[in-house]
Amino acid sequence: MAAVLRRGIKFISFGSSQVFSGGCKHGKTSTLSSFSSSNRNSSSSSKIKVDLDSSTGIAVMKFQNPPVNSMNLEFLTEFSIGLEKLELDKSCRGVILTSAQPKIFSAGLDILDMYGKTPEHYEEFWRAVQDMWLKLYGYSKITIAAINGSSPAGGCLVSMASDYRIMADNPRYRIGLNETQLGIVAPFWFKDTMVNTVGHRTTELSLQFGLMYSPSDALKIGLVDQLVPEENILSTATETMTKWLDIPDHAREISKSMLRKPTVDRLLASRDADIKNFVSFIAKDSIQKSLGLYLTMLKQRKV
Ligand SMILES: CC/C=C\C/C=C\C/C=C\C=C\CC(=O)SCCNC(=O)CCNC(=O)[C@H](O)C(C)(C)COP(=O)(O)OP(=O)(O)OC[C@H]1O[C@@H](n2cnc3c(N)ncnc32)[C@H](O)[C@@H]1OP(=O)(O)O
Repeated sequence: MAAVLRRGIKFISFGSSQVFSGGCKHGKTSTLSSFSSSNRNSSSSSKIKVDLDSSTGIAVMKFQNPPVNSMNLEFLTEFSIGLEKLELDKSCRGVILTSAQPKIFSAGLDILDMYGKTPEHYEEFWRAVQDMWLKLYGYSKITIAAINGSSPAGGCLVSMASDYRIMADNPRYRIGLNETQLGIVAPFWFKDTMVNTVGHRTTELSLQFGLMYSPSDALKIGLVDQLVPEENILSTATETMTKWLDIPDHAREISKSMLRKPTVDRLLASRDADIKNFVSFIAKDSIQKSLGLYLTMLKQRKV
């Protein structure tokens, strides 16, 4: 995160309507806002819109990086900083992640950030990917992914790193870690996240084939927790969040940390080696050729 902050991207402002914020029973936070008639604080960085309702403690982060919410360096940086800001904000207790783009939750990492660039760029990019995952997977507050469209690779990672996944029940949508289809390899912490979500055997098949699942198949293997009609996705996510908010924060948070910290620690212990691995892997001629071919196929709508 320090690296993210050092990059000097400007902070998102949530406005100044919150004048008192204090803890109450069960670790819940109450917020009084006497100067503002509204309890909503909105902010829109260029790629993510954040809407925090301090009367409920629920924030919605809406990805808005057209056309497909691909996660480039700027998006990843804004995402990490936005999460950090909400984590520090006592009036926020849970975050819903969703997309402003029709039909797409996120197309995953921006392939153009991994193609034809310098080793220095790859290094900076991969550190930003790590920062985002470390922040989200180890997040102290509740996160619910409202997956309102397709969610390949990095998009699936973001979904799996959330505490609960609700997907729009549209048979045209797909979710999964499809890296091998691009000729690349999901790093160990993508793999760990999937193993923790769907188990070892399903991950073996998923990763090797680069499987993309329909919503109903994703539900069957436990990759998502619930399917809902598309138009209900945000209201369902909000209702679900309300149930999670009934649990005392400190107890939920310690339980989450107990389950996830070993996985987070594995990457923390080897961040530099992981970056070095990524840079040497992605810069290989054969890998660049594979990515070039995949990009051409994408442009020709053959993927
Ligand atoms: C030993 C190991 C050591 C270290 C680890 C090494 C390597 C690990 C490396 C990386 C891990 C990467 C994880 C990733 O996230 S890779 C990204 C994978 N993503 C995909 O495969 C998604 C591809 N996209 C699609 O399938 C579709 O675009 C779609 C379903 C998301 C949307 O379909 P649509 O029909 O609605 O839209 P399109 O016309 O296809 O796309 C519009 C536009 O956007 C461009 N685009 C799509 N996805 C991406 C992307 N991920 N990055 C960059 N650009 C993307 C697409 O080309 C179109 O562009 P044009 O309009 O034609 O210019």
